[in-house]
Parts: sequence; C-alpha cells; structure tokens
Amino acid sequence: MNPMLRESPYPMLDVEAALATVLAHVAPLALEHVDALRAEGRILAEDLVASEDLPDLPKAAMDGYALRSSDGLLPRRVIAELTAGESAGLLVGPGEASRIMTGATMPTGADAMIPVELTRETDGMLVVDRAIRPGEHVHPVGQDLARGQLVLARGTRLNAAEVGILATLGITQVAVFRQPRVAVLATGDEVYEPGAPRPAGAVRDSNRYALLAAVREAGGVAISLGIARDDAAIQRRAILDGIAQADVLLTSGGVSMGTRDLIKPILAELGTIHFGRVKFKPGKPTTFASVGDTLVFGLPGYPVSSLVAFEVFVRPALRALQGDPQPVRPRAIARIDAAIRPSPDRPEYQRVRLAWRGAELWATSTGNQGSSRLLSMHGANGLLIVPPGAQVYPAGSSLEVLVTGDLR
Ligand SMILES: Nc1nc2c(c(=O)[nH]1)N[C@H]1C(S)=C(S)[C@@H](COP(=O)(O)OP(=O)(O)OC[C@H]3O[C@@H](n4cnc5c(N)ncnc54)[C@H](O)[C@@H]3O)O[C@H]1N2
Ligand code: MOO
Repeated sequence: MNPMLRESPYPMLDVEAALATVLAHVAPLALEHVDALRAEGRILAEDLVASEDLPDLPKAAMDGYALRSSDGLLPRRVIAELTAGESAGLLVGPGEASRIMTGATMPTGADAMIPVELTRETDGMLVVDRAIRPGEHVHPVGQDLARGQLVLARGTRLNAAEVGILATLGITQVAVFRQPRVAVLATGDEVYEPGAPRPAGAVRDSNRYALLAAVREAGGVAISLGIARDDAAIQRRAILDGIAQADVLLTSGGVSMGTRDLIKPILAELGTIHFGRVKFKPGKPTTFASVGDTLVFGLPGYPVSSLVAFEVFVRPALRALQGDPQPVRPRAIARIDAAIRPSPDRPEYQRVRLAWRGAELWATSTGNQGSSRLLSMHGANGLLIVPPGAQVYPAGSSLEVLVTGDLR
C-alpha cells in the first residue's frame, strides 16, 4: 500500500482569487454564423445596424380616416378605403379624406388621421368631432428604428425580443460566439450507470447527468465521457479523450486526499494546475487546470459540491467563452428567516429559496446542507454566502447571496 498524504500540496485560494484565475483564462470563442430566427440564447458577435427605416413609410396608428389637418373642422368627402397591406398611390386633396385601417400606409396629401370613434360618416361625407393636429395618430418614417442606428451591439444576448428585431430587419443569418464543447467524465469504482444493476454500497452516477444538464443550461454543448474506474491509466486515457474533443473538460470525483484520488496528479502530468483547493464549502478540493487549449475543472465527487463548484466557477467560464459580457451570477442581499451557524473556517455557500416579501428578499434554507444531500439543491434559486466564524447569525440577519435562479 502507498502511504497516504497528510497534507495537500495545493494552497487554498479564496473564492474571489480562484474565480479571477478562471476568468483570466477564458475569452470568447470564435464566431459562427447561425440561423438568426432560431438564435435565442446565443450571444451576438457583431454590431447590427439598421439598414432601413421602420416604418419605411408613414403608417396609420389607428382605424379611422386619413385627412389634411389644415381642413380643420370642415366636413370632408370620403374618397377611398385603405387597408393595411394595400399599396399607396392615393392622393387626398383639400376637403377630402380616406378611410384607413391601423397599419395602412398613409396616402399622399394626408398629414394626420382621426380615430373612427371621433367621427360620423353620412352619405360619403365625414364630420369630425374635433380638429386634428398635423401628424396626429401617424407613425412617422423611422419612428421604431432609424436607418443607420446601432440596433443590437456585439455581446447582446439574443432573447425573444431580439429574434423579433432580427426578423423585422430581414436578417436571417447572424454571427454569434461559438458554444463551448464541454465533456463530462465521472470517476470512481463505486460509481455505476443509473439504469444498470449495482452491488450494495455502490452509488448511481448522478454527477455526470446533473453536470451535463447544467452545461446545457449554461449554453454549452454537452459531451458524456462515461465513467472511468479508479485506475490511473484508464483515467489518463479518458482525460486525453476529453481534451481531444472539448473546449472544457469536467471531471467528477477523485480530487481529495484518498489513495484513489488520481485526478490532480494526472492533470499535473499532462498540463498545468492553476489551483487545487478553494476556501469554500462545499467544494474545497475544486481544481482548475489547462491541458493544451482545454480548460479542465476537477470537481469534487460529492453531488452538492460538484454542482456548487459548477455554479461558482464553471458556469462563469462557460458564459465568458460564449461572449457573455456578464458571465457571473448577480448578487443581492437577503435576510435569513432562521438562524444559521456558520462553518468555522470556510465561507459556506448555503442553498436557499429566495422570495420577495414586500421590497425585501428573504432566504429560506433548503434544509440539511450536507455535501451528499442533493435534495439541498432542489428548488434552490440562491447560494447564500455565509462568512465563516464562531457566532450564529440570528434570524433576520442580512447576508450576501448569489442569485442562481428565477426570483418569486
Ligand atoms: N482527509 C480528507 N478527506 C476529504 C477531504 C479532505 O480535505 N481531507 N475533503 C473532503 C471534501 S471537502 C470533499 S468535497 C470530498 C471530495 O472528494 P473527491 O472529489 O475525492 O470525491 P470522491 O471521494 O471520489 O467522492 C466523494 C463522494 O461522492 C460520491 N460520488 C463520487 N462520484 C459520484 C457520482 N458521479 N455521482 C454520485 N456520487 C458520486 C462518492 O461515492 C463519495 O461518497 O472529499 C472529502 N474528503
Ligand atoms: O468541500 Mo466538501 O465539498 O465540503 O464537502
């Protein structure tokens, strides 16, 4: 039997220093052109300038009559009816008006329109209840978008509204940053495929599937590398396989002090370890390395530790690789609705449900915060940052929180 190490050779970095190290190693990936009309979730890699005015011709904003404002209160002869989609070409002269529907192009000569509710029409003659100002109820050329205007800047996340804007401008192909390819490898002799038979004491591989889902949620392309047994040659081969096909490799397990914790030595042999321990809980043995051009995160085996480390370090890296200018989750201040005993020596990222009570955000614990209790992640939309110490934080205390999900 090999001797067991008594002390980790890796210094323990603060979360801030570790995150800064990660972010210093990521830059947006190359751009690619994709179908603009299905580009939601992607980050724009080019500035988009409006090539035309919107609307390109003045349009009626309501259903009613197009007329000349200078005719004042005089009755007008109704000469036509214009519906949206009809081509223009009509001239409205003095003493004339045309019926017009919302969205129809204004006829030449008419400089305003009156909503139908403010009119009467008898025997082809229009009587108005009040005079109309020039331009009233007309959408002028360029009101919604002006030609030459910067519409969407590089770095914009494309959501539903942005897809609509691209469609409006007739843009069908758009340059976005490439999504990172992220390979996920589980390790451990005790780890089995969820659908397979397993001996007593073995665990089902929840980490790989949870991490693959987290990668997709963060906008990455997830690649499963299966489970590697606790054998240095097998894990080395699996890691080389991962770095050959991925921008980022995530491993699960095998990063702490056990004799079968092989990931760190393999990464040290193949590349450079930037950090091997972080002062936070859960997730202390989180490891970050480069092997060639691939970034490798050695995540801890405990299911909660691996997902919390993903949230705090991997997700920001994946967002930054996609060109997201704000790769890190937002922070807020929340009040705790029950007392919390802090960890004596490490900031603890406790899983909480955040909810508004009036103007204040309140945090409710998801229960037992053990690193193996995946249920503590279920329903959590915040990671409450509990500074270390000996004193209990009483109910009502205000603490910083990373907002990781939708607020209710
Ligand atoms: N002497 C010390 N022991 C430990 C230390 C330490 O500093 N000194 N750190 C502890 C901390 S903190 C953590 S976190 C864990 C992380 O250890 P590993 O990354 O080496 O993880 P494993 O030992 O491989 O597994 C831990 C635990 O998680 C289960 N596991 C592993 N893989 C999976 C998976 N894919 N799906 C579900 N569950 C998995 C595994 O069976 C173990 O129960 O180390 C502490 N030890
Ligand atoms: O850091 Mo470990 O993840 O406390 O359990």
